[in-house]
Formats: sequence, structure tokens, C-alpha cells
Amino acid sequence: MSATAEAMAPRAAAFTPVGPTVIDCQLQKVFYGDFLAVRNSNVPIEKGKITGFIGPSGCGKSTVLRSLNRMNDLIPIFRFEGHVKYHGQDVYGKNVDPVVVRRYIGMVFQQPNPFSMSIYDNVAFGLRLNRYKGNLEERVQKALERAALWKEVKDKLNKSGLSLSGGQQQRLCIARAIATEPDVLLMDEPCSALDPIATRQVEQLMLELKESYTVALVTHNMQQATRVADTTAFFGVDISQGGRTGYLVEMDETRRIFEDPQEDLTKQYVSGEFS
Ligand SMILES: Nc1ncnc2c1ncn2[C@@H]1O[C@H](COP(=O)(O)OP(=O)(O)OP(=O)(O)O)[C@@H](O)[C@H]1O
Repeated sequence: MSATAEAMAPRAAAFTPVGPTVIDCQLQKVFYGDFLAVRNSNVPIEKGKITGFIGPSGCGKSTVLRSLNRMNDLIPIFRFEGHVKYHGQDVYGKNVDPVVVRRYIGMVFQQPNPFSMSIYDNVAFGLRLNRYKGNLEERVQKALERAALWKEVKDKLNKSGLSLSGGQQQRLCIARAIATEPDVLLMDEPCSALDPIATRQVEQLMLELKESYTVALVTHNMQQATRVADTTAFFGVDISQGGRTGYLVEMDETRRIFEDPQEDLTKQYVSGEFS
């Protein structure tokens, strides 16, 4: 670790959540094969808040986000040292089923990815997978209402999810993710494929969703972080060892990260000196 990076790590690690922590994520080292992709990143996710992850390309934002609900399990060369605990329980515990983890910690991806099936079936998918025994129609409607899509699709629930616009597709994916009523929603650049109007709709939706869910959001868009995130984690890339290893530089209330950051690197990044 470089001297600069060493100096930065303790302060970042000292971030103390104000409210209860839903996910206690402490990643000492994250590898893809031999490649050290992320180091020294303690990123507590606080209840009822939107936690934004920002930083230059390749700093490990998505890697950290995907570690929270074991999405990286799908990559055989992924491994890490550290722990991820959800309400104190080890997410990577021996007997923990990743499908169950994702039932509580849902995910929305960068590209809207509705399944090639009807709007209704898209939203009902996770409920059926989890053998939901209640009133399916009611739950589908509720999820679509919460995702601010119901009014636009209520008369065409049998149409393909793929027939919707990009912004509608992303709200459909959000409806699909919240239908099973997860506790936490992970969003990996959910607006990057959307136009400004659809982006604003999804941002508005995020603000409404945080009333019921805890959200962690990866975004390339710093304005988006200032608009929606309560807390922001800024990641940098350490090139001192010849590789490109991401690490948490600083995490704080969003206002502080953008107006009064503690670290020079954060200052330079939020003022647009590098990207
Ligand atoms: N499946 C993988 N196999 C090997 N290396 C990977 C894999 N996924 C990511 N990486 C590497 O890990 C590092 C972190 O990638 P990650 O996608 O987490 O960064 P990011 O900050 O989200 O980037 P971006 O903003 O460009 O999406 C990068 O160097 C990337 O090339």
C-alpha cells in the first residue's frame, strides 16, 4: 500500500453510521483470480438511507455492491477476505442460500433487463420462485404502484415487458425487485441507459422507495449522488503497486463529501479535476 493510501485508509474506516447498520461490509481484499481489485473498504449500509458509491471507472464500485448480495458468486475467480453481515448474519456463511440472500437484498442493474414475458409475469416472477401463497394479483399491482408504473401499464399487463420504453422497463425491473418486498435494494447505475426525463422519474422513485427500503446505489453521475444519496462513499484507484486497486477513500454524509471533504483526493474528484 502506498504511503498516501495508507494515510487515507484509517479515516475512511472510522466512518460511524448515525443510524442502525443493515449491512456491515468489511472488505479487506477482493480478488478476481490473482488480481487485487479492491482493498480496505469498510462500507456500512445504514437503514432507511440511500448510500451512494462514486469514484472513477474501475475503482470497484460494482464489485463492492455485488458482494453485498453474493452476485459475485457467479464469477468463479472471485474471492475476498473480510466479511459481509446482514443484520449480524454472515451473508457468506456455509449454510446460507444465495437465493435467500437475494430475496432480502434485491438488485436492479444498469441495463433494464425485463424477462421476455408479460409485464405481469415479470413482476410475479420472484413471488412464484419463492412460492408466494398470498394474493398474487394484489402483490403485482402493489409493486407496480410503488414503482410508479401501474397507471401506465394497468391496461396491458399481458403485453411483453420488452414492449415498454427504456424508462418504463427500468421501473418494471424495480417493480420486479420490490415485489418480494426485500429489505435492501442494490442499484448498479440504474439510470445510465435512460434519458434525462426517465432518469428524473427513477430518481424520484428512489426517494420514495427509501421510505420502505434501504438503498445502495452505484452512480457515475455526481449530480445524481447529490440529489438522492444521504451518505456517499468515494472510492479511488491505487496504482502505486503497479496494478489498479480500488479502495474506499472517504465515506460521509453526502453534503460533506461534496462541500467539505476531508481528503484531497475527494476534493479533486468532486471538483471535476479527474474522472
Ligand atoms: N468478472 C471480472 N473478472 C475479472 N476482473 C474483473 C471482473 N469484474 C471486474 N473486474 C475488475 O475489477 C476492477 C473493478 O471493477 P468494477 O466493475 O467493480 O469497477 P467500477 O468502479 O464499478 O467500474 P465502472 O465505473 O467502470 O463500472 C476493474 O479493474 C475490473 O476490470
